[in-house]
Amino acid sequence: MNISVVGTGYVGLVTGVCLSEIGHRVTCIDIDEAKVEKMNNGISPIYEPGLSELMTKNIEKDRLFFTTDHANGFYNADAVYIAVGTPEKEDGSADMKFVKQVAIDIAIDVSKDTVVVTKSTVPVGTNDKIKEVIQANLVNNVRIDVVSNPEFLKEGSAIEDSFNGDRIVLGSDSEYAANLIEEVNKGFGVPIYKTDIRSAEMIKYASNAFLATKISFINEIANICDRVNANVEDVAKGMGMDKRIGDKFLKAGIGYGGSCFPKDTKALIQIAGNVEYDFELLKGVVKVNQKQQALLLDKLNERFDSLEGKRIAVLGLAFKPNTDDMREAASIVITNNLIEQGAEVFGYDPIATDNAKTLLSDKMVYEGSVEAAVEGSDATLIITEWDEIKHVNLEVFRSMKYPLVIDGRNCFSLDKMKEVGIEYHSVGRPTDMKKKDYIL
Ligand SMILES: NC(=O)C1=CN([C@@H]2O[C@H](COP(=O)(O)OP(=O)(O)OC[C@H]3O[C@@H](n4cnc5c(N)ncnc54)[C@H](O)[C@@H]3O)[C@@H](O)[C@H]2O)C=CC1
Ligand SMILES: O=C(O)[C@H]1O[C@H](OP(=O)(O)OP(=O)(O)OC[C@H]2O[C@@H](n3ccc(=O)[nH]c3=O)[C@H](O)[C@@H]2O)[C@H](O)[C@@H](O)[C@@H]1O
Repeated sequence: MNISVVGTGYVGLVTGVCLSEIGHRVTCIDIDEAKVEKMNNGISPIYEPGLSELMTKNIEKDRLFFTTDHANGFYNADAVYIAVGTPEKEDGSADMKFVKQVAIDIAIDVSKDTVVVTKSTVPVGTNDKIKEVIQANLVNNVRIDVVSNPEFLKEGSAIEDSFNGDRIVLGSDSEYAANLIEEVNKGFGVPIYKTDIRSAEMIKYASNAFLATKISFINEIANICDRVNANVEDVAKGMGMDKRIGDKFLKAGIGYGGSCFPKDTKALIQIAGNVEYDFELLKGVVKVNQKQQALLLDKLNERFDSLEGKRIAVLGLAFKPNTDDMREAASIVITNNLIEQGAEVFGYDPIATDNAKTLLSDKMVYEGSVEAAVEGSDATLIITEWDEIKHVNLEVFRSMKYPLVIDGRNCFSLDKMKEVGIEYHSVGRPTDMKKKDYIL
């Protein structure tokens, strides 16, 4: 089929590339000229494992195209996918300005009957509004149907998730449209769940909110484990063996970041608030997460009287491994605070440094390796569990002024750190090391 995808961010580009991989002829549209130029030259504007290869392959097969021109991009499209951003507004609600603009673009430039498919995460009721805006501005006499098709991919494994997802959700009030988009998706071989539009929109928010709740829950348990000498990893494993609980998303750490959990939890609180419902549980989840992002700072401040002039190494800046995405990364809160306290901060990330430079303080110093960041520092903080960081030779910490590692992602075994003689603090895993055990 002929498909247009509007927006080529993490979701739009991955969607476009994967739809072309299963045989569709896909045109991706973006208003960002620099991005489109890059993609036309076969270069992915984002870091996502496997994406570049699949992109090049389908460009060469003549079934993947990029343009800034909406009319050209929509030409002959059986379906137009909306995959633009829905960022957080100041009050926490989702900003629909990009989605609304795309609805107007569609109304003006679509020239044949089209099914509009919303991939962007949008508040309940938005797809009905999208249809209204398109109908109200429609230039040509064509039929428009809408399908809510929320996206569940994770950054860092987006391609893998697209081909091996647990479900594809399609919400529509048009049987014809739902069937057409079901047909479009058949090639993924992923179970398809069809429902009404509003339930599909809610499935997306409810899923993200539930996953965020699991994370805040295990982080609260970790904080208690710290105080009662239990090990949260063993606790999570024991809990996860119960199939009703499941073993995923029970990794304690310094909270969730990224472009979605923080904004989608707040948006759902707003969605509930708009119908006079106080979503108390989710408010707690958000509050716990804010507290958790500051955990390493609390541990560091307990350890030093003052951070003035201290050299602190920060390993990992992205919000999670295998992505260059820095949106809502814990590193933002942590490095800003360290710098405010007068510390000199030396950061290292294998991939996200360029994006970090646009978001973090000008006072940050960026190093090209773990070794360079750590050498001569008073403390090392671990923020992102990149494989390269998890598998670093522990001897590297001996090049610090004093080997103190505060790990927000539980990267190392307590026994190993003890064996090497490193003062090691992690999350929810108390250590029995005494001062004499450390290398001084
Ligand atoms: N990033 C993720 O992992 C996931 C994101 N989502 C949701 O998907 C949506 C998109 O998210 P991202 O891909 O992260 O966004 P993004 O911010 O990375 O990309 C959005 C793209 O849309 C383009 N754009 C904006 N207005 C446009 C217009 N009128 N015409 C053409 N292009 C336009 C922008 O230039 C940008 O390249 C959001 O609603 C998000 O909540 C859902 C699941 C996963
Ligand atoms: O709507 C979205 O944008 C996406 O949001 C998340 O995907 P993503 O944000 O890419 O990454 P996750 O792997 O879910 O991690 C999110 C955050 O939670 C943290 N996390 C995750 C899992 C865990 O057990 N513990 C934990 O602290 C990660 O470090 C990261 O900061 C969801 O997992 C996707 O299903 C969803 O499509």
